[in-house]
Amino acid sequence: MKWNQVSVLTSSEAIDAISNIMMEAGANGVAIEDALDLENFKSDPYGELLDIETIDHIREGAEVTAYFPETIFLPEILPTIKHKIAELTSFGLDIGKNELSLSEVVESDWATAWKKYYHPVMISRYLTIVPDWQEYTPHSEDEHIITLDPGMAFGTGTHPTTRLTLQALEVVLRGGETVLDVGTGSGVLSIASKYLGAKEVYAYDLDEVAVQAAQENMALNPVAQDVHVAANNLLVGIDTQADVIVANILADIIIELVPDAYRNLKDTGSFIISGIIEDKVDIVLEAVYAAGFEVDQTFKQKDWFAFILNKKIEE
Ligand SMILES: C[S@@+](CC[C@H](N)C(=O)[O-])C[C@H]1O[C@@H](n2cnc3c(N)ncnc32)[C@H](O)[C@@H]1O
Repeated sequence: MKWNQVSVLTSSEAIDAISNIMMEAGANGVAIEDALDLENFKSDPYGELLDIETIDHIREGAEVTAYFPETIFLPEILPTIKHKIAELTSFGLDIGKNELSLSEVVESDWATAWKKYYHPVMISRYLTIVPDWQEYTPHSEDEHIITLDPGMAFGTGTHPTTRLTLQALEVVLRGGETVLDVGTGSGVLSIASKYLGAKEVYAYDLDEVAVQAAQENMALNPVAQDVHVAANNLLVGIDTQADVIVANILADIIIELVPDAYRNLKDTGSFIISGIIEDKVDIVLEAVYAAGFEVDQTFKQKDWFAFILNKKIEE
């Protein structure tokens, strides 16, 4: 699997803010090199192990490197990232050189580096996502704990698109439904669906790494043991009558999915779509109206939109 690496040369004081911006934009993790730490390291007896050449460019300040799965379309999110970093100066933060560079990397040892930035996320009164390696005590009996180790798959729960989708699932699920989770990533939406009362859940992803991560996460959550996880391209070749179809994928891929979602959805069912950046709302809505859907509810967080759609049934 390939990853897109986005690095920003900045100042030490902007590290946390820039890391947050990257995680909110969908990074699976960030790695940080801070000249202040390196100074300490160089005076460390083991400092000789460090290849000083490689850190020459961060002799001053710091470098935040974020890793995005190749399924995230960077041209769509980079303008927002740049804008948000530039905005930090208005909060009085020194953003240093603010030089941004891109490259492609292959899966490597960064895989676990991001874990220290991943903490429990309270999605709502009913759903909290807790990293597998953290202790957490629920605040009430209503609070369901989704235990996750997303590994290299998308779906830590921290991304606005995942949050919006979870909120939409809370609205439509009443208990006893059949759910199709298209582009399951870490499996977070399937696990939440089971907690919210779904009877049968089918989770699909094109990416084998995600399929494996989702299977492992089902095993971490007893409620989701019977979720059927499989590799599949969207709903191609699937023939199920579902009460709920949920897809948190890029806008252009959602448009491809729409006809098969219509075919697999009961007349009374709900189709939840998320992952839609503001600029793409119009083309997605055009495609869903053309297929025979209407919008029931709209959800928005920052620049991201999600919709609950119903079939438009003529009286
Ligand atoms: C934005 S992530 C969403 C993950 C998770 N469902 C969530 O809400 O956090 C989108 C997922 O869709 C998967 N995906 C992309 N194209 C796909 C396709 N054609 N068929 C199935 N899955 C696909 C990606 O591998 C990725 O895991």
